Amino acid sequence: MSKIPVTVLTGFLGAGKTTLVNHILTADHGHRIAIIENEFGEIPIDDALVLRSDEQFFELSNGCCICCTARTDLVETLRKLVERKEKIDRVLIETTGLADPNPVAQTFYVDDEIGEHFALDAIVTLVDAKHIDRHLDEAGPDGVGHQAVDQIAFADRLVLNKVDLVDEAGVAALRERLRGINATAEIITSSYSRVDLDDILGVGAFNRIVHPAWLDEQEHFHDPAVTSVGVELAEDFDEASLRAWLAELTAEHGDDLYRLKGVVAVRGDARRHVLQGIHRIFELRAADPWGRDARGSKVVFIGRNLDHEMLTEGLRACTRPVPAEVS
Ligand SMILES: Nc1nc2c(ncn2[C@@H]2O[C@H](COP(=O)(O)OP(=O)(O)OP(=O)(O)O)[C@@H](O)[C@H]2O)c(=O)[nH]1
Repeated sequence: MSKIPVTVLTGFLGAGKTTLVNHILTADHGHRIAIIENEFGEIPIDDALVLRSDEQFFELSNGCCICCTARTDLVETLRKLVERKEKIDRVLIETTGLADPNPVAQTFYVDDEIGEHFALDAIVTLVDAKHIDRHLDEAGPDGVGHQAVDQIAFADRLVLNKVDLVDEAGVAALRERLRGINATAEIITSSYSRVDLDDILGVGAFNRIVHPAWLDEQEHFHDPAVTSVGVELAEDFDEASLRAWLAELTAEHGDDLYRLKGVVAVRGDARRHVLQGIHRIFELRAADPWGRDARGSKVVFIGRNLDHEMLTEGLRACTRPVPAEVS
């Protein structure tokens, strides 16, 4: 059974999330999308959104199947979606007021029943082209913990919205600035969040590396708050060694490690392995065979206070087997 892809939508206040949801609700896109507004109870949702109904689920004429809120329990809402007879192509979770996608991402990894039916597809962050400079400047020189910086950093895809309010040179400068915070996410632009839905749904970020040129982008990094470290290795990994190191790394540095992505070669296995992580969750999964492509591993870490040498050397050590316990 193929899993239903889930997109997590984030973005700073006023970036255009509601506008995007309304675009999905009204556009003639042919997808059956369930939209979930997820809220972890800290900040009340502004319910200007059309979705007021006694019924939790209802269907619109363009095929959208709406599930308006999952304020208390995302898992419960997803279960109800599974129970419904109508087929759903995609799920979009709008994480209003949420700086950290970890709790949402976790749902798809730690709950077996949910993981059986749904698979995280991508984290999409909307950016307000008119105001983002100000938000980023407000973050101060270290920007640590600042929501606007964080949301850009952990995105798989960035939608630079409101480009109607900025001139061409401004858009180019913003692209550069976004690149400085997130080297791997593809950046698309929009006005009134009118994006081609194929650009934000079905991105497949959790199945593969989205931005193949990520290594070339490394030198663009200049934001002191969030950096990225890219490591390329020709030698195969020892799987047990890699898993053990990643478990330790994510346990110890999970708060600072926003994203971890990679395609890696595992010794004795003809398949490419995909590595994905968000904070303390990581996943290493076999994918398609290398075939004629040269084997080789590329891993990128995105986060705060990243220790380039520790990460590079740590990864390199995982090409050797875990040392046997000396008893
Ligand atoms: N000029 C312009 N205005 C936009 C664009 N996109 C959205 N807006 C306006 O910006 C305001 C905020 O948009 P919303 O979609 O409510 O933003 P949001 O991210 O849902 O905001 P919060 O719910 O506060 O987080 C609204 O008045 C929109 O009409 C755009 O591309 N250009």
